[in-house]
Amino acid sequence: MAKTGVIGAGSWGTALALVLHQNGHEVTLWSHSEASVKSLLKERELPGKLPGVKIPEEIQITGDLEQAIRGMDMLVLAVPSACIRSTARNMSPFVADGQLIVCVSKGIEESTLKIMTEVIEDEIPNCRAAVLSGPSHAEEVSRGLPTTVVAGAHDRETAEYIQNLFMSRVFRVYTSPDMLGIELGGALKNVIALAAGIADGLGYGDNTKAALITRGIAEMSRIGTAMGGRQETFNGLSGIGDLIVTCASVHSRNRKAGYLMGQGRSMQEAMDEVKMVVEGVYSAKAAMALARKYQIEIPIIEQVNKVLFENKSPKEAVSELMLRDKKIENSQLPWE
Ligand SMILES: NC(=O)C1=CN([C@@H]2O[C@H](COP(=O)(O)OP(=O)(O)OC[C@H]3O[C@@H](n4cnc5c(N)ncnc54)[C@H](OP(=O)(O)O)[C@@H]3O)[C@@H](O)[C@H]2O)C=CC1
Ligand SMILES: O=C(CO)COP(=O)(O)O
Repeated sequence: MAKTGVIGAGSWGTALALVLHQNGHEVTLWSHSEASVKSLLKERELPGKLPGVKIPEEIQITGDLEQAIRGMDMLVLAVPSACIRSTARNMSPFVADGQLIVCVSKGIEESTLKIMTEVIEDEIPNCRAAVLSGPSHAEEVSRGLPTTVVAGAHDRETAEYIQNLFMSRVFRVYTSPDMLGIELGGALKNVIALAAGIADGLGYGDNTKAALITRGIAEMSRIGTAMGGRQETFNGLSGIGDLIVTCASVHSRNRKAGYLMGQGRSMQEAMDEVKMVVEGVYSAKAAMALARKYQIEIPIIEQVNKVLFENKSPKEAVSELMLRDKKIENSQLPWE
């Protein structure tokens, strides 16, 4: 049995706390908000996010960061990506040399274009940062529905340690050395999910969705491999797997926000209505900056940015995508 601390008591942190608890580990769940600590202690439930899912009494709930960190064999960091740096900075004084921090947040820092584990390593240089990602909605994981994810770490022993702690009859964990590819897949798929939601909101069909997923993974792979991620990772759970779930699922926050925009809401109205973190809105700008840096064409992500930040009409954005210059499907398969 391991001692674990989960930093962030939103839907994903809570769902993973349940997985660890069900696997027999000791779990302390930390929330930044006094009000939510009180409510979690009283209700033992996350109202509005995971209704009907009981948080067992054995899971310790705290607002004391030190208590959630000191002496833990593994920390899971599950706050929104925009708060990763500040949260890591606050954690730093309590983190022991070599203490394991598994990041489960999906994003790219807009100001530095760093992935989340790099941000954590900036703020806590003495820690051992790793990642867990894949097609995994909290609503399903918390109800014990079969789910598969991938654990990425700098060394195999760490990845296998994470695999052992999380793996269960309903939660299957693979390992991988490609942390960069895993994290970029998780962050970039959210931007494509906004596009898929917009298409749904406009009343487009399955053909459009399939096109967005297929051309979307091409854009994600182009950015990811230019940065040093592996194509194999984009073909796997944290790439195409996560893209499929987020573009298709009723649970997806990003797809839902896109849907509302396709129906005519502004970005802010859509985010307010979803009520949970819509990471794609933050990753969209970072993806554009990366594309400029590596001189990569990402037409879908570019149009998403225009809809989000330049008030472009979603219909016009789709029409522009359809009327781009004629292309060969795959530049690695040219005519002789
Ligand atoms: N939900 C899911 O199915 C999955 C989510 N993820 C990723 O996990 C991360 C968290 O998402 P999720 O749990 O869904 O988000 P939620 O919106 O459900 O919860 C976010 C949590 O973070 C807290 N929070 C807000 N601001 C801060 C801050 N400044 N410092 C610390 N905590 C803060 C919120 O508290 P409060 O409510 O008080 O504001 C809330 O408890 C995201 O990066 C997401 O992409 C990954 C896989 C699956
Ligand atoms: O990353 C997630 C699921 O893997 C959560 O994001 P969405 O809710 O937008 O799908």
